Amino acid sequence: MTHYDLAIIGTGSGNSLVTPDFDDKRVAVIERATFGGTCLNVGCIPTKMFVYAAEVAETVRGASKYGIDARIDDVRWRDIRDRVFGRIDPIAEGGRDYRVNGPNTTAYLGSARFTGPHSLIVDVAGEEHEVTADQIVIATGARPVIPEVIRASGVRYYTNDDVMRLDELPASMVILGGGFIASEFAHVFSALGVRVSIVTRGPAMLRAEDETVSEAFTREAQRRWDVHLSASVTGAREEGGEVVLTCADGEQVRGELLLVATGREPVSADLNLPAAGVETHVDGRVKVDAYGRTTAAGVWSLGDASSAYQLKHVANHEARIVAHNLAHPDDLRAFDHRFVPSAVFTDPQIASVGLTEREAEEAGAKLTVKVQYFGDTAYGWAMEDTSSFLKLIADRRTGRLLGAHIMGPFASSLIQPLIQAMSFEQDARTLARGQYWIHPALAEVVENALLGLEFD
Ligand SMILES: Cc1cc2nc3c(=O)[nH]c(=O)nc-3n(C[C@H](O)[C@H](O)[C@H](O)COP(=O)(O)OP(=O)(O)OC[C@H]3O[C@@H](n4cnc5c(N)ncnc54)[C@H](O)[C@@H]3O)c2cc1C
Ligand SMILES: NC(=O)c1ccc[n+]([C@@H]2O[C@H](COP(=O)([O-])OP(=O)(O)OC[C@H]3O[C@@H](n4cnc5c(N)ncnc54)[C@H](O)[C@@H]3O)[C@@H](O)[C@H]2O)c1
Repeated sequence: MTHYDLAIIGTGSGNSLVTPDFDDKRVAVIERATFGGTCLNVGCIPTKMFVYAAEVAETVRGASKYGIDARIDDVRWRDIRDRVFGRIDPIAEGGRDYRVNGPNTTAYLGSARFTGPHSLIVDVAGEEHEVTADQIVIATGARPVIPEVIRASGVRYYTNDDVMRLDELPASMVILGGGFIASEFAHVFSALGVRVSIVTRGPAMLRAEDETVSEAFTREAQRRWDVHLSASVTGAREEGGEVVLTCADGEQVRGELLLVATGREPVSADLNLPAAGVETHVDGRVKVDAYGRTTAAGVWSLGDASSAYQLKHVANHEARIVAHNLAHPDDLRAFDHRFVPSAVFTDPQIASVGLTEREAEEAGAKLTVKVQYFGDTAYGWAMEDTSSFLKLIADRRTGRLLGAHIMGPFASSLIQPLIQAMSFEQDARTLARGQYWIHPALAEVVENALLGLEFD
């Protein structure tokens, strides 16, 4: 048995907990898969590198409307893939080596489970190591949910874990799900020439977004992809080199490859949490308080394992808070989840922060709402944009911004001044008139939306 001051399970955001506060302490870092976790290896970073290549392809395709004739001669999928993983894989390996050889860290490259509130068994290639620690952090992330109908059918399916490493692009692909992952991969693969079908059980794509965005994006998706909404898959089979999904209404949707993107569940069930007295919510998330403490003293959790937000910037924030709290038990800091933004890197890009219009109505606020089209600003003319917009929702009595929702190019960057305004409680009127907005930058979309709000 080896005792540590701190044991961390999971090397995604968990890896960043080893701050200088632990320089003179003994730390165990435990990882059963690729070092660095989801974001680095199979999530945010590789997907956005593929998205960038997809956008280059779409730019070429759309060039003629600006008087530039161009065409795509070839899509070198293996080169695109190898550019991505040629950059990422060495980072994961370097991170692992640093922890294996680090001065005060011991890396266990195996799977951990609790045997008590301060004790773990780590299975490293069949060899069991007993690890005890004063403090333990559960940073085990989330994994894809595979619907039973797919699992039971025995068909070959892909998830975000393996679809980016294909050797060849398929001619066609069926994506099950209509959320973040489905929307991003539909964009990537269709831009690179794959015929994409989407099968989702919801009546619209990206249903958690504000209705105006969800409806507009669903229309765009239907224009580009073969989209099946409100679909209930009752069977799956392989036939003639394709996967065929059967829906409850009898419809059959087929493609050379099936990608499952039906949500991600927290990784908690296989940790033997009851042995430690760590409780979970019904959806499997580890229960934590505002400081990241679980229901067991000395056991903490952060990121996708426990958070209501499966987003890397949230996991990073929670890791910073927990890192502080581990070292400063008498000066605890709380998570700040007031204004959590998100972006979907699909086409068109989507970004949002704060309440949807429906949520703001339900909260009882007296609203002012402005939908500002990119096409009504000078930069929007330059882009020949006809569909992109920013929807702002504010309290007409207080001037406070309640929500911002964007669908269009650069949405994920354009939204940042609005996140800032909400976080620092700036009045929408001050934000509009209390500073210069560069003319004729795309940010004039934000300025004009703010100027279009009406206050009492
Ligand atoms: C395809 C995709 C794209 C995404 N894109 C974005 C994006 O653009 N922006 C964004 O903000 N978010 C994005 N996300 C979400 C983001 O990746 C996650 O929110 C974030 O990575 C979660 O970090 P984490 O540290 O909580 O967990 P993870 O990074 O998943 O780390 C958990 C680690 O724990 C290890 N582990 C689990 N159980 C055990 C055990 N018992 N023993 C040892 N090790 C264990 C796992 O192997 C894993 O390495 C994306 C996710 C996916 C899947
Ligand atoms: N850009 C980003 O920040 C980014 C990108 C990718 C993933 N993520 C994170 O990862 C999480 C997981 O992504 P996701 O797309 O898997 O989940 P999601 O919750 O965004 O979407 C799941 C989709 O699957 C559908 N679905 C669920 N069960 C189904 C079934 N049995 N049959 C058909 N459709 C079904 C749902 O209706 C929904 O459309 C996201 O919620 C997000 O937090 C973030």
